[in-house]
Amino acid sequence: MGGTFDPIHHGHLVAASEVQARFDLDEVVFVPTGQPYEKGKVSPAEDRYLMTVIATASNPRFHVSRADIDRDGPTYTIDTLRDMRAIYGGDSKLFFITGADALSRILGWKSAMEMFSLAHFVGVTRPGFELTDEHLPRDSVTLVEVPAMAISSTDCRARATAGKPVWYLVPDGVVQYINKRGLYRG
Ligand SMILES: Nc1ncnc2c1ncn2[C@@H]1O[C@H](COP(=O)(O)OP(=O)(O)OP(=O)(O)O)[C@@H](O)[C@H]1O
Ligand SMILES: O=C(O)c1ccc[n+]([C@@H]2O[C@H](COP(=O)([O-])O)[C@@H](O)[C@H]2O)c1
Repeated sequence: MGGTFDPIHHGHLVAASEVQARFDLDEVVFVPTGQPYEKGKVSPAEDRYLMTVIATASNPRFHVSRADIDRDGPTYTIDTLRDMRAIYGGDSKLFFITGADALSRILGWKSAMEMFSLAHFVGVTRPGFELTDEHLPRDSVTLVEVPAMAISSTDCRARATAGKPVWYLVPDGVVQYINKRGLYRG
């Protein structure tokens, strides 16, 4: 599952858990973006990486990859998938989890058609967005309904900046990390 995770929240974690169970996946690898070229200014990659590690540490099937943050230049999923293929080998089956919002824009991503040959995409429901695969190649995507979590990183950041609580929107350790590092204080 790729994401900017600025910060990682329970919407990400619930989606990953549901997809892991649905496909009986050996692992879910969270891949924080290095330079998400479509987003504006984001928190330092090491902070986003560490929050992702903290949030996933208790789940033995969850892992975090530095592949995107250690690669120079803008982050493209085609590179993420090539790296994952190199690490996990040609026999492994790769899935790439995306929320409904990301899936709707996916044909605009770099080398989109090649991405579909490297992984099977899993589109998950997200409150406020329509989930559809009508625009995508047949059999390239499976749509999965996940428990509705009306949480976004944007809202978590805005709440933190305004001094409102983010408890229970993000894991406890992530709240503590945000406070310790003074993230999103504006
Ligand atoms: N609440 C959610 N439910 C399901 N999927 C989600 C949810 N939030 C994010 N995702 C998906 O997780 C992936 C990573 O998302 P990202 O890190 O950009 O979080 P975000 O909440 O969308 O961030 P931002 O508000 O900063 O844009 C994307 O595929 C996104 O669609
Ligand atoms: O490959 C691309 O062109 C591309 C464009 C936008 C987003 N992505 C990927 O989509 C995932 C979610 O991105 P984001 O920006 O919504 O956190 C993350 O893994 C990004 O690298 C990929």
